[in-house]
Amino acid sequence: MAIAPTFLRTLSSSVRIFPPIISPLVAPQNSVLPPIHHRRAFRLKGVSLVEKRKLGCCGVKASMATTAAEKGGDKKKVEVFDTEEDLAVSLAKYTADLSEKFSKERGAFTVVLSGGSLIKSLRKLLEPPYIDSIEWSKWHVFWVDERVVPKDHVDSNYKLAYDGFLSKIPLLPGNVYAINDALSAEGAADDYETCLKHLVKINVIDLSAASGFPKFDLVLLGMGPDGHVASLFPGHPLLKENEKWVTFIKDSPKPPPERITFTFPVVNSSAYIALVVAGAGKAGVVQTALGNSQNSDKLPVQMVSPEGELTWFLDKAAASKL
Ligand SMILES: O=C(O)[C@H](O)[C@@H](O)[C@H](O)[C@H](O)COP(=O)(O)O
Repeated sequence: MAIAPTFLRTLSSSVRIFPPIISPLVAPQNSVLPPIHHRRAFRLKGVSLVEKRKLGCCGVKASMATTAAEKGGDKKKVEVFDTEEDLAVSLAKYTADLSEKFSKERGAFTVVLSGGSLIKSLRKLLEPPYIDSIEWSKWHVFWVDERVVPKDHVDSNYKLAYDGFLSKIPLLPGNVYAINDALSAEGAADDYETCLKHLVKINVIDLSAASGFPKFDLVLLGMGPDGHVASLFPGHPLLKENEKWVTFIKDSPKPPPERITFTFPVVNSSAYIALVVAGAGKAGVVQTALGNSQNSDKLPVQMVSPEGELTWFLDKAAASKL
């Protein structure tokens, strides 16, 4: 993998924007999306099914339950797909629609990535029609969390996203905001927060009038089998951080131990959050998060409650205990 060793431009003495990632389009122009399998109606216990919606250009349908969250009156949608393939098709349409909306409204689309299997679930964006129709030049790409390792290290979330997604789309130079991996965890978190502050100042990132924290257009979150999101782990004091935008952890229970992460106030100031969860290994925690059981200590995933809209994208296996 070729990762340019130099930074493209320097915003301040400490803030660096990672190099341009411009590569040729890779998707064949005339390829067709694979056939979509049937899906069955699905009702979540304790959640009224109020809407069935046709999704996508490809005839994808999903059962979707919409419910008002218990507190705050915010909207939470849960979509369950027969297969992860169907989930990926729907996630691509959802992302493309938001890209169009924010590109028109704001002239920019700020997208926050996680690590893990999420990157693979974005693969349909690399195919027609999206590879051709999305205004990639409007995209600004961030990470909700990053492991403090070199960018070409196998553990790097940047490398994962670059290899599987970013290297295959024509983003503009300077619009991919990776951490400064030459710094300590603490230094990298400060550096990233300084970068976000600058981008808020120049109106690339929106600011939430309600919270005073940055308001990203779309945060794409994965979830660990323990219920962690970003690098916010169950029972960790960082769950309570309410001042910093970006912080660091040196004792992550999931290796590697040193990471930086957005804090909950930032995650929850977002306009849209997609929680993308697939596989039977996540069914227990999905049940805890979305079922009727009352757990006294909230899991991190249960603390996700955006200013805007939260949509769960589940495959049948992840939803099997609901
Ligand atoms: O840096 C990380 O460790 C990841 O960002 C992590 O938070 C990931 O998103 C979840 O663990 C879900 O990962 P999977 O989808 O691969 O289970």
